[in-house]
Amino acid sequence: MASSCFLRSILFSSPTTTTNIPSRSDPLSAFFPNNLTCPKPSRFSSLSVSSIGRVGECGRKLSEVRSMAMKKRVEIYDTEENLAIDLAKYTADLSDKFCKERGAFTVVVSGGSLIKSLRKLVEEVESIDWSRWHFFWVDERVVPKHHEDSNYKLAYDNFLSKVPIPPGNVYAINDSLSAEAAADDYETCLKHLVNTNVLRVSESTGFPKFDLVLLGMGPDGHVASLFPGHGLCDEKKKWVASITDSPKPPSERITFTFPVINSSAHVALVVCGSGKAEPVQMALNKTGSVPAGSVSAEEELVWFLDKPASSKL
Ligand SMILES: O=C(O)[C@H](O)[C@@H](O)[C@H](O)[C@H](O)COP(=O)(O)O
Repeated sequence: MASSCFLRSILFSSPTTTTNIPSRSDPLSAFFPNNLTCPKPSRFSSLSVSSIGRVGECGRKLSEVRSMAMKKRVEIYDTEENLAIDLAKYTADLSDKFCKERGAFTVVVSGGSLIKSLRKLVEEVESIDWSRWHFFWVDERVVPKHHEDSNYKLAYDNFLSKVPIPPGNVYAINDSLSAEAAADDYETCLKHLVNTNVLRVSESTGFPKFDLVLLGMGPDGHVASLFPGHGLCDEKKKWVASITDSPKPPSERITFTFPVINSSAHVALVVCGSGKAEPVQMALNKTGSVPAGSVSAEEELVWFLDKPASSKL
């Protein structure tokens, strides 16, 4: 797929093992993989993983400052269409890299408009090894899977139903549980996947290390279900937490915590629209404190912005 033009790119510093996932008796069992074959995760240093310049090859770099640890880039696109094209290329490139290196690709998505921006990935149906994908949600509303508010339904209708990811590699929440029990259950699920080498663990934090987390951001600067001023933003121990007072409806949700999000290898924050220009500015220029400003990654954080969302930078 040809790479699209984007307006500007800003760089900041900043042996095969056959594994069996334990079978489960609850309704989640349909979403648990059976008889997975996953190569042992490989190690690589942050410096050896560079995708700088891969996205939007015809773009112009305004500045480049690299840190020894995480790389941080901001990509700004003239249109959401061009953003979606490069987001697909970015994801497809990482899928290729991780499938070759470790025989699996662990991908996490949020709800919201991000899912629509994944539409171009569906066009990569021939070139991606979907059988090695493992698909997770960074947050989920505690509603039945067929409910209009369900992030599972949103992703299923617009993405999962169009690509051949094995159903056993799609990790939806157990929608028959309370928020608290569903969060514990999802955390247990992640621990099984760590024990069976599907999921890596960060050597520096001990939290799970997803290959790619794709996040949207709300107009108040929230990411996942981590809202401004909410105590959950400071959670340091749990992998998955519940929230029953979400300011964005529905109020009951589960969410990955910051230590999990920030232990990921790659994080992409995908933000469009002028209504988000202010929190984008607060997060990137550090002119204020919003949860999105606390997002990092072990290897690379990329902000994908359209022009209106970047208008206050
Ligand atoms: O389930 C959710 O509510 C989300 O996962 C949430 O974090 C979302 O990604 C942002 O609110 C952005 O949503 P929009 O892009 O639709 O504004």
